[in-house]
Amino acid sequence: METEKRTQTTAEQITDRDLSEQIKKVTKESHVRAENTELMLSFQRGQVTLQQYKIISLIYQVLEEELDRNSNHPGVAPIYFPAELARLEAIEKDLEYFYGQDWRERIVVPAATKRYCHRLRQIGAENPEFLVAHAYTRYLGDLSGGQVLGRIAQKSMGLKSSDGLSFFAFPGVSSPNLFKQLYRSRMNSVELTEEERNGVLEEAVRAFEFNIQVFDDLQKMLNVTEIQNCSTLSKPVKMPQIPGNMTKTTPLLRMVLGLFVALATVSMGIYAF
Ligand code: HEM
Repeated sequence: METEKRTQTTAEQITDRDLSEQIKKVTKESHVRAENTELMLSFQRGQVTLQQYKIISLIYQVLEEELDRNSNHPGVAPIYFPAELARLEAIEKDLEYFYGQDWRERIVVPAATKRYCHRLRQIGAENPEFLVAHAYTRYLGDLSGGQVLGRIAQKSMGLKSSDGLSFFAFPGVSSPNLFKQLYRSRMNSVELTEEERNGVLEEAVRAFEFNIQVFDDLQKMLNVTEIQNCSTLSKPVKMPQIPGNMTKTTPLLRMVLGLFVALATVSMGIYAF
């Protein structure tokens, strides 16, 4: 692709002053913490529910709506790649494949997810130049290792086609590495005042923090579900009420989601080095 070719030169010119380097540096510690959340570790063991996948879809819905709404903003336009990166349709396609068209009907939104979505709406309205921090956090993470994991998922689940694996596929990106270079060079081309730049860096740390909180919230739900399902408990345990549908999970989806998390984990590992 023409745009990807251009990145080869720009990638070599990256300096310490570049936003892409600064953002990676300030979020390095958060990345390691996110990677080591219980949920991320559980994901790798395949303990992920439909509810969790739906929550991920909510986050992408809000992020992508705000990017679309601000696509002409000078802080957003250079990093606006809906054809290459948008995930919402892909996630919805997977959910529909595994659960049918009525998957939307049963959804509980935990507090941390609401806070994350609220923040995305807020900066979309007040500081669209901060959206780059959130887009970076999700999309560059997704692009790190996703295709490999998609292939592993397909093999492990014996899927004959790519049905159910849309989340892992970026059909508009022929080379994730080159695309990441392009994305970084676009991030570096955004003109920011010193104050705005600091704001973006703070927002990136916040973006990781929101993700960690969402994972922790989900993990708490998962723990409650596990305890409620445990037939060996000798006496009732007082637990927050959760809807029955939250316990619904299928081995297939657990596998997909486990791999989704594994992807994140593997990238984190590489990232840490
Ligand atoms: C199981 C957990 C995870 C693993 C194994 C993992 C693994 C990786 C790997 C291998 C990379 C590539 C590093 C490089 O190219 O230098 C990466 C990059 C990245 N990951 Fe993760 N990751 C995990 C979770 C996450 C999470 C939860 C987020 C965000 C909330 C995230 C955000 C990112 C971002 C933004 C990058 C791009 C860094 C950059 O090049 O600036 N990762 N990750």
